[in-house]
Amino acid sequence: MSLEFVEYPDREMLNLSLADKLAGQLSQALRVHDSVSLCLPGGTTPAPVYDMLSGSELQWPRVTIFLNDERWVDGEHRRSNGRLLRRHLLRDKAAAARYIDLYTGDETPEQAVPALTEAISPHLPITVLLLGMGTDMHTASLFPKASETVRALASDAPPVMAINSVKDEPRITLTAPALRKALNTHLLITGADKREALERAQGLDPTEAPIREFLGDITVHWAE
Ligand SMILES: O=C1O[C@H](COP(=O)(O)O)[C@@H](O)[C@H](O)[C@H]1O
Repeated sequence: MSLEFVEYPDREMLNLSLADKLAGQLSQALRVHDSVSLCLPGGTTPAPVYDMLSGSELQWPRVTIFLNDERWVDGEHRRSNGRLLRRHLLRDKAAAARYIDLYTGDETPEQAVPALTEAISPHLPITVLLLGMGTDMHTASLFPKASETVRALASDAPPVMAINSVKDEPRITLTAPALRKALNTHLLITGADKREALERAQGLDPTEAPIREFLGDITVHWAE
């Protein structure tokens, strides 16, 4: 188990190499499996990676894509992580992928948990996982010191949980056991502030710095 830190000369190089790496690992897995899964972050950072990945030559109908987490807002809302995926990844060649939308339209994320658990469980362990991270060291919707984070980090946590203790809106998230068992794990971060946050996280407990939970076997991709 080791953390590999890859520093790129600029964001363009990072985005190109990371898209290439993700496509390569999916392609390799497709040689030995009928279907594979790709679990991705929302937020603001990954859009250019998704733009590049969407044009990759892959057997996309055999790839099932779902998010790490979703904010409980309509799919056209500017804060919707699904909107980001639809605009930047689920088009061009990748439009042929299977997509499990974490936003079901139910009134609350709790109501969606049973159906999403059933939809996602057959695609575990995740073949290729990309995580993001906020400067507060949250990843997916696992936030520092949030009441639900302790439960979501537990080894017996269900794969999908509703999160209500963060500001802005309720969320739904994959939990630590589902994310931790991924076969290939990457973290995408940019900027000096996130690099410093990652360094800080390495000395903290996962309840204070949830990204810490995933820093065992992971490749971190960083550019200024
Ligand atoms: O809220 C979220 O934030 C993180 C990090 O996003 P970024 O805007 O700093 O790139 C993201 O990974 C997560 O999926 C999202 O829901």
